[in-house]
Amino acid sequence: MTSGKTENHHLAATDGGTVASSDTAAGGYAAATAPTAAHATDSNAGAAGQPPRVVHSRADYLAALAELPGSVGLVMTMGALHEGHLELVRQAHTHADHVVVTIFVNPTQFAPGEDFDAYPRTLEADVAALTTVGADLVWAPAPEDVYPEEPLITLDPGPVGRHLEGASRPTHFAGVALVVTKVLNLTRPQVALFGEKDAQQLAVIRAFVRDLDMPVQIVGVPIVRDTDGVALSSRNQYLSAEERVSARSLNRALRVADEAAAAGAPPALVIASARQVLDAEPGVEIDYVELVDDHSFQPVSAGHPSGRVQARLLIAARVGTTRLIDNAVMTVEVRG
Ligand SMILES: Nc1ncnc2c1ncn2[C@@H]1O[C@H](COP(=O)(O)OP(=O)(O)OP(=O)(O)O)[C@@H](O)[C@H]1O
Ligand SMILES: CC(C)(CO)[C@@H](O)C(=O)[O-]
Ligand code: BAL
Repeated sequence: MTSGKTENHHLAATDGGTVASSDTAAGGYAAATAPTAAHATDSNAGAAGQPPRVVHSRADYLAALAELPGSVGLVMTMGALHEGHLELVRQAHTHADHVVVTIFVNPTQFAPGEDFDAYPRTLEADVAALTTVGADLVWAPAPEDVYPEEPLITLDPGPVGRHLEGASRPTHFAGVALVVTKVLNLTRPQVALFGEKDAQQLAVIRAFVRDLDMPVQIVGVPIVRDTDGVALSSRNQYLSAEERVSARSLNRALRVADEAAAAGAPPALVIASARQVLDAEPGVEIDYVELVDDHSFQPVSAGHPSGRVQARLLIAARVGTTRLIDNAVMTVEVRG
C-alpha cells in the first residue's frame, strides 16, 4: 500500500508523478505489429517489442499457460488499453518471469442498462500496445469460454463491497469476484496486479484472496493520470471535449480535500471541501464522495477512534452521461 505522501504525487497533473498523454494506448501504437496467433518461442518471448501470443478458447489458454515455465504475473483487463493498463504490465514484469494479460468485457459485472454493449472493444490496438511493453500471453475469450455453463454460485463481496460502488451497482462486485476467482483459478499466477483507480475493487479482491486462502499475491498499482490530472480510464473515451474539461474537477476535488486534511480539517469538512469543487462544476453530478479508512474500507465517520487515520477519499460522479470514479489517499485527523 502506498503512503499518503507517495499517492499525493499522483494527484498532481504535472508534478512528475506517473502521467500519460492519452486515454488510449492504441492511438500512439497504430503502426505496431498486428495481433498474431503465432507463438514467439524464442527466449525474447514476452519482451518489449515482441508481440504476445494471443489465444481465445479456454483450451488454448490452458495449453499456452502450460508452456510458460517459471512464475506468472496476471493483469486482468477489459481491454481498450491505455497507459494505466500498460503500467500494470510493466510492474508485472518486475514480479514474475512471465506476464499474462486477459482482455474480457465481463458480462456478469454489468447490470442491465449499463454500458456492456457500448464498452470499447479494440483487440488489435490492444495487442499492438502490449507489444510495446511486452507480454507473453493474451487471453481474449468469448463469454462462453469463461462461462461455459450458467454460473450457479453467487459470491457475496461482504462489507467492503456493499457500500459506494456496491450501493450504486449492487450486482457489480459479485460479478467482479466471480470472474476474478475463475481467472485466478484457471491461470494460477503467483502475482496478480490491479489498479488503485478501482480502489474498492482492489479491496474486495484482497478480502476474497485473504478469506478464501487463495494462493496468489495481490499487488496494487497507483493511479496513472493524464497530463491534465484526469485518471486514465477506458470510459474517458465517452467524454466530449467539453465534458473532458469538466472531468478534471474530480482530481481537483481530491487535491482540495487533501489540502483540507493536511490543514487539520475533520472528516466531514474534508468531504464537504471536495463536494464544493464538484458542485461548482457544470455538467458534473455527484454519485458519492466518501472518506474511508484505507485499511477497513469503512467510512471514517463519527465514532471512529481518534487519531491520525490513513484514509482514502473516493468520488463517483457522472460527467454528462459518463460515470467516472477517482480516489486518493490522505491522512485525516479524527478527534474523539
Ligand atoms: N488510470 C489507471 N491507473 C492504474 N490502474 C488502472 C487505471 N485504469 C485502469 N486501471 C486498472 O486496470 C485494470 C483493468 O481495468 P479496466 O480494463 O476496467 O480499465 P479502466 O480504464 O478502469 O476501465 P473503465 O473505464 O471501465 O473503468 C484494473 O485493475 C484497473 O484498476
Ligand atoms: C478486474 C476486471 C478485469 C474484472 O472484469 C475489471 O473489473 C476491471 O477491468 O477492473
Ligand atoms: N474497472 C472497472 C470495471 C467496471 O466498471 O465494470
